[in-house]
Amino acid sequence: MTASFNADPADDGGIASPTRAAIGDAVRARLERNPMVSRIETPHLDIFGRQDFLSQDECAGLRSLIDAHAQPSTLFSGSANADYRTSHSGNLSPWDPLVETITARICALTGLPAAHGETLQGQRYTQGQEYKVHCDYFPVAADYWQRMRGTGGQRTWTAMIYLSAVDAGGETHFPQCEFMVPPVEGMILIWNNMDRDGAPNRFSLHAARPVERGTKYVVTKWFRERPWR
Ligand SMILES: O=C(O)CCC(=O)C(=O)O
Ligand SMILES: [Fe+2]
Repeated sequence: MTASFNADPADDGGIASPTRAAIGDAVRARLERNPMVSRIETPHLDIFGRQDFLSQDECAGLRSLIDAHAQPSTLFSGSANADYRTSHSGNLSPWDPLVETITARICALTGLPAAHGETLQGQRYTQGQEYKVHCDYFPVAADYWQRMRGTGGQRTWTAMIYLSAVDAGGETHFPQCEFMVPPVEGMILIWNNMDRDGAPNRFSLHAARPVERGTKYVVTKWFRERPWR
């Protein structure tokens, strides 16, 4: 007798998953083979960086797109974000030729399928602006999880590119891992929000520290475990 599979409303995004573990292994192996990519040595998080991923011209082009589209940032929960995510942000058109090129390059670097990637999001932080500690994966207890589950499931890897240097502040801080990354124009940072078993990794908790002097621009691409729709 064959049992029919019914989607479990109690969800699968909050526990270990062979599928998510395999995504983690494949991307990690690919990045470790790339001589241009460096691993940040920290025991509980898979995180990598690559300098000069974008040229100065490409960074300038994306900064202009962000300036043209950015609105006060929202949070996924839809909750008030008056002091939590004070930056401006906006999704960049996937049909813009520069966005297309850069998206393809992120997919080639990570090996992640373009279909799993959410729209590239631009973000700008002026002096004093920040994005307080958060995880990029979805908390399965949140009311929006069932919706996210139906549109591609859990967020696995995050790819973020710094589009400007910042005179002071603006580091990406991973407090559970006790390190932070200062913005370097053109550098991409890539981390797995899941642990080696494919469960949400609390060590991926991070924040964008307040910009003290200068303006910080980034683009972020979040990848889902299944095609995003
Ligand atoms: O701006 C940063 O350094 C971090 C941005 C971030 O956490 C995100 O876009 O999810
Ligand atoms: Fe984040």
